[in-house]
Amino acid sequence: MTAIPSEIQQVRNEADCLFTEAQVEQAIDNMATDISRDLAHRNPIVFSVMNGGLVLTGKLVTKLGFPLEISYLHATRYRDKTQGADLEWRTYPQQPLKGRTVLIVDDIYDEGSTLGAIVDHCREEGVEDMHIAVLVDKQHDRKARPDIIPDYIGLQCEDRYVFGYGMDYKGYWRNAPGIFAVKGL
Ligand SMILES: O=P(O)(O)OC[C@H]1O[C@H](OP(=O)(O)OP(=O)(O)O)[C@H](O)[C@@H]1O
Ligand SMILES: Nc1nc2[nH]cnc2c(=O)[nH]1
Repeated sequence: MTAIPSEIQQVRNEADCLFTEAQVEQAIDNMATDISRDLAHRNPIVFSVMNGGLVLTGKLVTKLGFPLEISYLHATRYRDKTQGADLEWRTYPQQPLKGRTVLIVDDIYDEGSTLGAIVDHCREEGVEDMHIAVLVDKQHDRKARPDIIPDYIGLQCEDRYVFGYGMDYKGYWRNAPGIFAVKGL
């Protein structure tokens, strides 16, 4: 067994809860209602942005009662750190995207470089109709791509480093049932 670093439990214990599980679940319900209204007849591919998009994607798709395909892509720029760096593509979408409707699902829209690169790639691949869903939109004036505005936003959060519902702290606590801000960050 590999020991859990003591910092990991301490961060969870000391974190501020920004949104409870009930509040997040309500936000996801609202997103599903809006997505269903817009995409029910569009035969979309739903792309989970790994790893952070995993929880929201799983929670959302069972609330979408219409035909869709589920897939994933993997782009990362924080890599277990709390500051972003260069974007690394680990897995591009594997299927033809020309003429398709696509729903990109991610946990957080922070500076926006990650979603910017994904949107650019999807456009290059010929996506006809692109939609973006994020659980959290972090409020600050450092957006790298102000041209990108997610179509579906669950919650607005303050400018702090957050974890839970897919979002990690150094690789941990993506499973935390709520949205929490790290003490001091
Ligand atoms: O808006 P940005 O400033 O670009 O940051 C948002 C991205 O950062 C996180 O991914 P991360 O690189 O931490 O990888 P992960 O999904 O594995 O957590 C998150 O899941 C978003 O994809
Ligand atoms: N876990 C986590 N990932 C991020 N990626 C960009 N911002 C954040 C954040 O606040 N928390």
